[in-house]
Amino acid sequence: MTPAQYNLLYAIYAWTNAVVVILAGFLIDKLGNRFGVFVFSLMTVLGSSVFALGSHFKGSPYLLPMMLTGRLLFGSGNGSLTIVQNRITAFWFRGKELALAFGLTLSFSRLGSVLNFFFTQQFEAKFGMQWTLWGGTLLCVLGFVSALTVSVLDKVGMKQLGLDGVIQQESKKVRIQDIQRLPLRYWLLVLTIMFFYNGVFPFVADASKFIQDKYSGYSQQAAAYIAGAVYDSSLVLSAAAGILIDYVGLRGVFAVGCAALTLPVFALLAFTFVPPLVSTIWLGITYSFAAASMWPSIPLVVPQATLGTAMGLATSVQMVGVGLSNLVVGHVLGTKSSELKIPLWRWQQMMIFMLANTVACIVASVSLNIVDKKQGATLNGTRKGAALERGDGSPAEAAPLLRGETGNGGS
Ligand SMILES: NCCCC[C@H](NC(=O)[C@@H](N)CCCCN)C(=O)O
Repeated sequence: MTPAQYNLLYAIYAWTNAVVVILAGFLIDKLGNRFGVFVFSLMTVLGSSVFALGSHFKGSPYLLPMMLTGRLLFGSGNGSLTIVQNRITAFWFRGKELALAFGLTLSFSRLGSVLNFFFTQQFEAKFGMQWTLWGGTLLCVLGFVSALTVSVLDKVGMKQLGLDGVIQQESKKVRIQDIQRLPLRYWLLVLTIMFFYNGVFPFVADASKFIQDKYSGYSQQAAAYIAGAVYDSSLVLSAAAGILIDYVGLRGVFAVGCAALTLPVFALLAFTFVPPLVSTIWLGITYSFAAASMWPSIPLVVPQATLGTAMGLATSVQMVGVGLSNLVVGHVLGTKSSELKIPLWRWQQMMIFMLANTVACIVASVSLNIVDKKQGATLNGTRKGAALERGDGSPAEAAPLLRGETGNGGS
């Protein structure tokens, strides 16, 4: 397989993710969590199976089409499954440990990446590529079984609360035009998220090469470890960040703070020779707090009935933003071959682009705080205030199931 074909396997995953999540979010709102959990986790199993099967056609013209089909199915299933996961989490933890629950899902997803980083290569060396890919399929089957278990628990819980019928009634009313009714605070959150991730993901993708090109004495492996510190920090910190945010609230303030504290990270990388580990750990800290404050804010400003659509749309905008940011970075770095050393002035321009995105994130998040203040400070409310507002704190009371029931008018 050529490098271009290999990269296509990644690109098709990202593109399908960006497109499919909007439709998936809407379908989940319309047809329910159980439909989403079953269909999308089954798609990950099918996708990974087709991908693994494709590896048996090495040297034949079927290899690439099969692997691309596998990635397409897997990408559609996996991205959409995250939306159901968020929707279920938001329902059961709204007004309680919402940021902790989101933080924990993030930590587990990072744990998966870290385990993959440490073990997959060794597994492949011992058992070969085909068994490794079928091993991946087995993990997807385990995911499918877990998803079905969650689905049953969700159903039983809903029945116990007597909410099954109410949710079905609300689902019937959901229309794609509801996107127009998503409040201003939602769109400002989406912009805040997009600009923040525009700096993080493209930086992490290129960080290892940047470290080798700019700083002396780092082997390829050492540089990869240092770049990985962003996600390692997030693995350790995301849950703790969630606990703190659930306790103090102030989600909007955290969003501004994380963006502002990310400025020095890119400034250090652009204009100084301070060891890069300082910057990657620092970025890991701001990233953990940003993710644990920004994503769980979405359920607080949109009704539960349209949460799938809202989450899908936010994820799509974020992915498109990151994709465009990747293109700009590629253009700025002007890479012809990954072997060549990229001149430092080009790396500096890339960091300035990251700084520009971070400044845009600050502007979006400050606007978010201003609008939030005018509309009842839902995002910046403290836990004590929220508890007083919602009474006993049951999911039934905490979830604004009806449209437009999102604080002060919801816009
Ligand atoms: N959906 C709410 C939590 C999102 C966490 C966030 N995930 C993403 O940004 C995904 N769209 C893409 C993940 C790709 C990971 N390399 C995150 O911080 O990971």
